[in-house]
Amino acid sequence: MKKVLFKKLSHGEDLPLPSYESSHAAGMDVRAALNEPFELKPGQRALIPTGFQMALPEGYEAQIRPRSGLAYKNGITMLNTPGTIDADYRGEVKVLAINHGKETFKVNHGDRIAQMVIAPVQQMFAEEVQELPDSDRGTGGFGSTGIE
Ligand SMILES: O=c1ccn([C@H]2C[C@H](O)[C@@H](COP(=O)(O)OP(=O)(O)OP(=O)(O)O)O2)c(=O)[nH]1
Ligand SMILES: [Mg+2]
Repeated sequence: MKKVLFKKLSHGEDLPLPSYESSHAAGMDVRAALNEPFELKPGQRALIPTGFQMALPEGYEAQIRPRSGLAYKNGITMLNTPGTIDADYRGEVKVLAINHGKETFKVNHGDRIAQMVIAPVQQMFAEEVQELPDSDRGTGGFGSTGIE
């Protein structure tokens, strides 16, 4: 198994590290690290601190994704989903949450506000050409194959 390094910050010192909540979970749940609770009003967005910095192995990214329960019950999602954590990022990981629900949503210290999926990425060289190779699909897109 690959290893990802976490460094806790003072406001997240008492929180557990992000963790998989079931044996084959795809995402590690990530908690809000707050000095005091705050409220996210309908339509409002906020950058929620997690209280940790991390170092991914080269060739990996971490995606900050919504939790479906919070999305379904409270309309809470990530505005930039999936948020991208680069392998060379050493700042505090933050969650860009938005409240699409009708009620104000309270976030408390330690709440599992998002999940983080670590995935391989491949950087590529960009080469400019005059003609692209043919394909079956060609230029058809945006519903060109129908819905049935
Ligand atoms: O949900 C997110 C998204 C990003 N980041 C951090 C880690 C990431 O490596 C960095 C930059 O993210 P991104 O490339 O998406 O933002 P940008 O607007 O392109 O900023 P930059 O110019 O710093 O790359 O911000 C987070 O903490 N949470
Ligand atoms: Mg960027």
